[in-house]
Amino acid sequence: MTAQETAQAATQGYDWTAFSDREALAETLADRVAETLSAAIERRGAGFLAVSGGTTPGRFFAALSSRPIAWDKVTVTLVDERFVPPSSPRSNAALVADTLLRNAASAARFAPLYHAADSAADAAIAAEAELATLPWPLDAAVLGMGTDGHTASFFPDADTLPDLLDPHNARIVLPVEAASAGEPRLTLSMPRLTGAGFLALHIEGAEKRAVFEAAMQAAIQGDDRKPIRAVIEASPRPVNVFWAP
Ligand SMILES: O=C1O[C@H](COP(=O)(O)O)[C@@H](O)[C@H](O)[C@H]1O
Repeated sequence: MTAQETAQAATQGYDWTAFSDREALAETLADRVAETLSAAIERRGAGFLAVSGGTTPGRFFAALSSRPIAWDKVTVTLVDERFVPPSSPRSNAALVADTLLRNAASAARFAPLYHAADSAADAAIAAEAELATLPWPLDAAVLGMGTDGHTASFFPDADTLPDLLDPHNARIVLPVEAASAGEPRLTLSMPRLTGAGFLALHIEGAEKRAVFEAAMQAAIQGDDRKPIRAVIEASPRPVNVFWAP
């Protein structure tokens, strides 16, 4: 039995679960996502998953990759992507290919956000056309968070932050220009993420716990909110926060 604490914080729109260690978190999150995808396949013949990149999800991806579900009926896409080709060490698609789409999960279909184009805006239009054909809504989406409170590629200093945080944005994929992002980005839109049947936030370490708690407790409204708080508040159901020290 994993030593974990679960705090119901429905008033703040999230369920907090703290794990004793990162391996226990990875195994439990992999079980939840696998169960969610299997139920979707049973219900509608398909499973649809969006995952984040960065440095946090590696253990989770490794655990999920071996879960014995009907991966040939699953489509995997990205919550967000750096505007770089898969050959780049910055590519979230490369991380997913190397750590998630192997073992049993190698049978899944992958739908990238990155497309070779003159700009992230042009790439977003290309991605929009491909992703429009996928079996929306997402059955599961797993968010990460930076220490600046960004999630997906909703960066606090993004040029178009109001559009990125718009819970009614009609787009599927949006380009992002933000000085702090390192490079132009591509991100799923707010309603596509909050429309997921199972929406999780996977964060690790004391610093990110403090950033999350401060974001949720801050006495501010509107676009001064940290983006992670905007997502929590836009979600029609409590976001499942998975944290380990
Ligand atoms: O740039 C990104 O940052 C976030 C957080 O990454 P982490 O390395 O702190 O886990 C990530 O969720 C997102 O997918 C990525 O593009």
